[in-house]
Amino acid sequence: MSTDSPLIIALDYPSLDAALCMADQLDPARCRVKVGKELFTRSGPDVLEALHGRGYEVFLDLKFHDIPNTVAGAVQAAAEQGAWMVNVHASGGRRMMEAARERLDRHGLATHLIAVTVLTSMAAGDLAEVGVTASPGEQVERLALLARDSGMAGVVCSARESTRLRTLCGDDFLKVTPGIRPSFAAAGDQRRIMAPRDAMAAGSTHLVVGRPVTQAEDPMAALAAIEAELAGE
Ligand SMILES: O=c1ccn([C@@H]2O[C@H](COP(=O)(O)O)[C@@H](O)[C@H]2O)c(=O)[nH]1
Repeated sequence: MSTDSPLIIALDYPSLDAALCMADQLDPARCRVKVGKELFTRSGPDVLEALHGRGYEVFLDLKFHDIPNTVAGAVQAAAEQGAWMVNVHASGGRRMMEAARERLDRHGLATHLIAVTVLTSMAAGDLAEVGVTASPGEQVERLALLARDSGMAGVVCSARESTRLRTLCGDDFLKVTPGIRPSFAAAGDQRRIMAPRDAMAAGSTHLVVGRPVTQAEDPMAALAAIEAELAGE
């Protein structure tokens, strides 16, 4: 089932049962879901089959980062398992991204292929420690342009960078933004955060939301509050 909602709920759980328990409360007409490293490492491809069986479109967020041949093979595997969206790290470079793009095209696989720019958990100091002297905004711009030129359909970035990327790369270039924090949620380990409605106004095309919903005392009430905020209620 396809949905018009920009919401992608991150199913960051340590077991398939826990993830499916949440998926059974959510609704594929109201959101997409994201499977990340923890859940996929625990459950493997079974989780994709189970979520597809429930009607969900799935963002497989494994952030591939390796040599071009390896990443191309991993992206092909994700797409052949029916992932709606899959990602690589833009810092893997142009040849890596082009190899992934070429592999999907050669096999006629329509999965959205996007690239991570700068993790939303990183601030300027974190970048400096890994040798990046550019600000997060500057580094996101550099990697987004490289991603676009390497055939990516969009990027993962912070909503704080969405407006600038909309200007640079256009409306159709996907801006998938984690680090979404409604007023009732704690930032936790995230550093470049924004509220849901502000993120959409800034030009984000998709909002990734994990703990504000999944760790809420009442997850469905938290989801409803986010939807109400997006609707301007
Ligand atoms: O830059 C990035 C890239 C990916 N993520 C992922 O998004 C969710 C966010 O979860 P919250 O609980 O809402 O913080 C999580 O699965 C991350 O792995 C990200 O946060 N930032």
